[in-house]
Amino acid sequence: MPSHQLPDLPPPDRLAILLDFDGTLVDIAPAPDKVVVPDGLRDALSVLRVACGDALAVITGRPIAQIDHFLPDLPYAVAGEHGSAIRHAPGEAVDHVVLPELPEEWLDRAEAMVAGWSGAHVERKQSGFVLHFRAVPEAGEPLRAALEDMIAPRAADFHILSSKMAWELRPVGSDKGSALEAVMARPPFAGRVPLFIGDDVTDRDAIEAAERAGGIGLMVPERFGEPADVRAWLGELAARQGGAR
Ligand SMILES: O=P(O)(O)OC[C@H]1O[C@H](O[C@H]2O[C@H](CO)[C@@H](O)[C@H](O)[C@H]2O)[C@H](O)[C@@H](O)[C@@H]1O
Repeated sequence: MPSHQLPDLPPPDRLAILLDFDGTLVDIAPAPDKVVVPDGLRDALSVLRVACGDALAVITGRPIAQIDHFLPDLPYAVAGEHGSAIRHAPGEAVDHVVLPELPEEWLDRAEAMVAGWSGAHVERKQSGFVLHFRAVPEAGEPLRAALEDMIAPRAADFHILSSKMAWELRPVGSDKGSALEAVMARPPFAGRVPLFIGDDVTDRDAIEAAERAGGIGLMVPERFGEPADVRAWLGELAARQGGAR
């Protein structure tokens, strides 16, 4: 979608930019470690962070360490694992939300679930895990059924998030909406108008939180098209600012 059809933004000194990662900033790749970060994206984020007085954050389902790997020193704040881990400023300790503890034996059971499907794999996180089946789509429904059976006795504490060709098992208690609120509560974000961009079901919580805060929430498929369109728009925004970090 051409940028003139996107909403007008407040000036950069009143704006906070909060961005999802996979499917928003970078194209979906065959596996989580295979995503490619174009140089132009790094440059645009760097300029926008300066223009917004450091109020630039990534809110992702990934662990914070992976954002540090793919976007080193770029976002000022990072909320990882759907808001269960938040680093509010560069170099600061990570805040962890207290959540139901994942039963250790569930990881073994998850590994056993994917063992029957060549190409499926488990991505472990601090407070949950993801069953990826992009390489074996027919495993999707059986894996979901197995996960549902496993968590049924703990349905008040755990739920399954639908991701792109993946099921994520998460403890209840944080989401991208709570992450956005927590990030926006602290300087340099506090008092600014949040702009959040995301592409997936789990991003809707952050979109709603941004709108509740008087800000703007944009879904990539509906408002941009593809991550390349988001990158182009961020590039245009950055070009209008001039000057880099
Ligand atoms: O919140 P996000 O930043 O959008 O992260 C969501 C999940 O993204 C990753 O998985 C997805 O992207 C992979 C790379 O393109 C793709 O191979 C996979 O099929 C997708 O489901 C990541 O692995 C997860 O941990 C994130 O929760």
